[in-house]
Amino acid sequence: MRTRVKICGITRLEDALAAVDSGADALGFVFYAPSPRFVEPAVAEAIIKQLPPFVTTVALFVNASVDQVQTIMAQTGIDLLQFHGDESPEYCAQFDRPYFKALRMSPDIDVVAETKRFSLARGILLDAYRPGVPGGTGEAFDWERIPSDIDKPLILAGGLDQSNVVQAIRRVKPYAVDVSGGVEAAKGLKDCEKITSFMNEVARAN
Ligand SMILES: O=C(O)c1ccccc1NCC(=O)[C@H](O)[C@H](O)COP(=O)(O)O
Repeated sequence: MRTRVKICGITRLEDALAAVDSGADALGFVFYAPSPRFVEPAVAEAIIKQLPPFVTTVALFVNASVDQVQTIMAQTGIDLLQFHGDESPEYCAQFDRPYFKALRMSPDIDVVAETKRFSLARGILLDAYRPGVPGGTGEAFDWERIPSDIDKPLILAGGLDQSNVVQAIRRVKPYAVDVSGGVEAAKGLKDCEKITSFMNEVARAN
């Protein structure tokens, strides 16, 4: 099966269209205010309205209030929710939208047990762990730590770029890969050439 691609941290229409033109399957919009990739909901709404069909849009939250999630869902019509903080299964499952849960690969995490906890999640995203930084670290983690018996679609994230994504796909065989920093000119500003190179490498691995 073809490895799908989510390009995260979209803040500009030109970057969204470049990602779509290059074949990205999903676009991520970060609604976590301290992130340099934070995008105002109104900007995300305007971008989403101008996307062609068959592109999945993802709203990314870190321990957001219920009201914030519901307000952004209503305003943007986003397709999927990504919870990247310490959210509980009950919190994640309360919204009228499918979600996937991000797990950061801390030294003591039990990925299989955590995956079972989020039984209603559409997928599990595994990301690098840096204390105090919820995501977008630009760092890869040891892919050997990924259990072979995860019973949900696996989205691999953390420090991916054109130089390591083929190795990542061949080693991990994830349902999808997720990239942010590896296709940027600066935080929050994507680089079209890096996007194209990354997608070409993914195609080479598929
Ligand atoms: O991207 C961010 O700035 C961010 C901030 C806080 C929580 C999550 C964040 N990003 C989540 C993602 O899905 C990123 O794509 C993922 O962490 C990988 O980022 P990178 O290592 O830069 O490719």
